[in-house]
Amino acid sequence: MDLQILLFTSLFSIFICMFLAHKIITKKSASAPNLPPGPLKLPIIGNIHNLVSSLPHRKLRDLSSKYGPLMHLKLGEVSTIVVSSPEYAKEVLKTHDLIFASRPPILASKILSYDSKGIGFAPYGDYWRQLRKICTLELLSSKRVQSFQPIREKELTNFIKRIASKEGSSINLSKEVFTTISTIISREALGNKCKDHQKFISVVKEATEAAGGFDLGDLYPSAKWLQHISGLKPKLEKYHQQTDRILQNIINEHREAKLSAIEGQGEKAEDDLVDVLLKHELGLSDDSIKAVILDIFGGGTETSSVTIIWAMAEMIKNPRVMKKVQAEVREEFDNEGKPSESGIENLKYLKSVVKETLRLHPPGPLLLPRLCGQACEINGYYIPVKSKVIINAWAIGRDPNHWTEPERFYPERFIENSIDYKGNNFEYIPFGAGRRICPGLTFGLVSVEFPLALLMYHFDWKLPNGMKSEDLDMTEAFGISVCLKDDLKLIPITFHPQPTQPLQC
Ligand code: HEM
Repeated sequence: MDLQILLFTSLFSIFICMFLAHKIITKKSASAPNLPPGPLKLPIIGNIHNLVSSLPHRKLRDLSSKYGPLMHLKLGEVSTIVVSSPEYAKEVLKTHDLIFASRPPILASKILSYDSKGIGFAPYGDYWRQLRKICTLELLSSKRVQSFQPIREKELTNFIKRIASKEGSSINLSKEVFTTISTIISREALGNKCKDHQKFISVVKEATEAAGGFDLGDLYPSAKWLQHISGLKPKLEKYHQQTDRILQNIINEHREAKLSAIEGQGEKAEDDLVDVLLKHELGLSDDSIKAVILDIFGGGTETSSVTIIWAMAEMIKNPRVMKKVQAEVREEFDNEGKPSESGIENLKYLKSVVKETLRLHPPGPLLLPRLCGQACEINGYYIPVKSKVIINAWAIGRDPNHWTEPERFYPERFIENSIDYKGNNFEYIPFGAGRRICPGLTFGLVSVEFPLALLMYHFDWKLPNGMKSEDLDMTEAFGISVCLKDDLKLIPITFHPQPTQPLQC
C-alpha cells in the first residue's frame, strides 16, 4: 500500500511540474515573436513525440499539411523550422541563402569528419569557400569526371559480365549496384594502387549507417552526457579510428609514390582525388584531405546506388516505361555500334526516368540541414537565430499544387516541361539549391545514367518466384539515404550478349 501511495504521489508531482513548466512556456511565448505555427510543445521533449511511428519525411509532411508549409517544431532543445513548399524553399535557399548557408553542428560530423572539416558540414565561411572551390573546379568538374572514364569502363564491364553469368537466376541487384558504384568512386578517389578498397567501403558503409538517424545527443546539445547514453559516440569513434588508419596509409603511400616519380623510379598514372588534394597549392592538412575524401565517397556512393535501384523498382512496377526505355537505349547503342557514355546525351526518355525517380525518391528527402545564422523574418514569421532548418524535398516533389498526379511514376512529365535539378526550380530540388547545392551533380548523374542504360541495353528483367509487379514492396528504409527496405532481387534475361571488349565510356 505504502508503495502505491509513493508511486501515486511521484506521478502526481511529475504531472504538476510538467503542467507548470508548460504554463510558463506558453505564457512566455505570448509575448514572444511570431514563430511559424506548429504542434503543441511538451516540456523537455518539445515535439519529439510528434515524429515517432513513421519515417521523418512522411511524418513531417503529415504535420505540415495540418500546420502549414512553414512550421516550427522544438526537437528536444533545438528550435527547428520545417519547410514544405517550393515558395518557402525559395525564401530559404535563394532570397535568404546567405543567412541559411551554414549547417548545424552534429555529433557524427564532429567525430567522423575531423571536427567538421569536410565540405558537407563545415560551417559557412572562408574554410568552406576554399574547399567548395577546390571541389567544383578540380575534384568534381566535368573534366575530372571525364578523366575517370577508364575506371568506369573496367568496373562496368565486370558488372555486366557478373550479371550475365547469373542469367536466368535471381540476383541481388541492390548489392551488385552498391558494390559496383562504391568500387568506381573508391578507385576514383583513392587510386588504383590502393589495396584497402573493400575494407574502406565496408567501414564507411557501417559508419554512415550508424550516423544516419537522429541522435539524442544532437537534440540536447547542452547535455553532453547524453551522447554517452545513446551509445553512438563510442561507435562513431571506433569507425573514425578505422577510416583514419586506412586513409592515413593511403595518403602516405601517395606521398611515397610522388617521391619515387620525382626520382624517376615510379610509373606515372592518372591523378586520383588524393593526388589532386595533396598537390593543392593551399597546402591542406592531412585531416582536411581525409575529411574531404570521406565526404565525396559518402556523399556519392549511396545516393547514386539508391537512385539506380529506385529507378529499376519503378520500372518493374511500370513495364510500359521499361519497354520504352529499352527500345530507346537499344536503338541508340545499336546505331552507334556499342554502348557509349557519350550516347547518353541522346537518351531523352532515360534521362526523364532518372529525373522522375529523383522527384519521387530523392535519396536525401530532407536534403542536408541548414542553420539559421541570423534571426530573420520570412513572410511575417520570426525565424530565431541558430534554428535548424529542414527542407522537405520529398514533400515538395509531391506537392499537388505543383505536380499533376504527384504520386504517379510518369517520366513523360519531364519531356513536356523544362524543369531541371540545377537549383532554379524550387518545386524540384533533389540536389538542393543555393550556395550549398550538391557539387557532385555531374558526377552523380554519370554514376546513375550510364549503368542504368547498360542494365536496359543488355537485359530484360523479371521478378523471382512468379511474383507479380504489383506485389513488389516499395516500403522505404530511412538512413543517410532513403532506400528500399528490402534488397531488390530480380532475374536478368540476356538480350544483348555481354561485352567481350571493354565498353567505350
Ligand atoms: C544522385 C546523386 C546525388 C544526389 C541526389 C545528391 C544530393 C545532395 C543534396 C540534396 C545535398 C545537400 C544540398 C543542400 O544542402 O542544398 C548534397 C550535398 C553534397 N553532395 Fe550530393 N548528391 C548526389 C551525388 C553526389 C556525388 C556523386 C558527390 C561526390 C562525388 C556528392 C557530394 C556532395 C557534397 C560534398 C555535398 C555537400 C555540399 C556542401 O555542403 O557544400 N553528391 N548532395
